[in-house]
Amino acid sequence: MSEVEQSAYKYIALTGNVTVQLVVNLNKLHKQSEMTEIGKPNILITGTPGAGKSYLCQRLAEQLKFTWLDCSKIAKEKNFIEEYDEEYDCPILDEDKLMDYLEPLMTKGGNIVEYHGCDFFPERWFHAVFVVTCPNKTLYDRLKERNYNEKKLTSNIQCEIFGTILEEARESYKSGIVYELKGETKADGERSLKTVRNWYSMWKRK
Ligand SMILES: Nc1ncnc2c1ncn2[C@@H]1O[C@H](COP(=O)(O)OP(=O)(O)O)[C@@H](O)[C@H]1O
Repeated sequence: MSEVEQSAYKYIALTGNVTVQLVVNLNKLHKQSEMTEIGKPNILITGTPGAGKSYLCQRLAEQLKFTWLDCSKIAKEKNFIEEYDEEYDCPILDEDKLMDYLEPLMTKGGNIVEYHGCDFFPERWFHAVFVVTCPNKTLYDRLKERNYNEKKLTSNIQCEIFGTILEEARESYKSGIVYELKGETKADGERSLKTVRNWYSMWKRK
């Protein structure tokens, strides 16, 4: 607490002055929003591939006027790739390069970050973490449509069965900021959008 705040609190204790209390509270709020330069939070949308992250991110970015940062897409475009995993037919992310690229953007706030993992991001970046989940049957059909090879398909389905990403999110972030969203049907999608919009409204009122 700063010296000014200390003396303000002493003054409140002595006089019970409500106006000063209000000014102190507003000051605190201002400090919270200084975490990001433009006063918007950063949101992480994670989950198994195919669960419905992009579906949600695209709509959220439009509705909330946030910037959608799809990490897999960025990594491909900027070549933040360490090597290629032939067995699983997928590129291996260079996490450090991605972090360096994202850091200044995260400082500005107002980002929706999408990635199928979440344990390597700095915890301080995110004000909320939403994990999109999807029943195995639907997920299987979606991944089959993407022509995933058998090994990649099986490992992703297992990841969903064991709730790996949800567990990873709960282990990496404070439990109060981690939420699960369903990504199977359009109705799920609408509910999930509403949940995030409501979260954002609450955050703004804090
Ligand atoms: N809530 C939903 N309702 C209906 N279809 C969905 C929903 N979420 C995703 N899909 C569909 O499932 C497929 C995979 O979704 P996508 O958002 O690309 O997954 P991810 O980004 O998690 O890999 C897409 O064809 C998408 O249109």
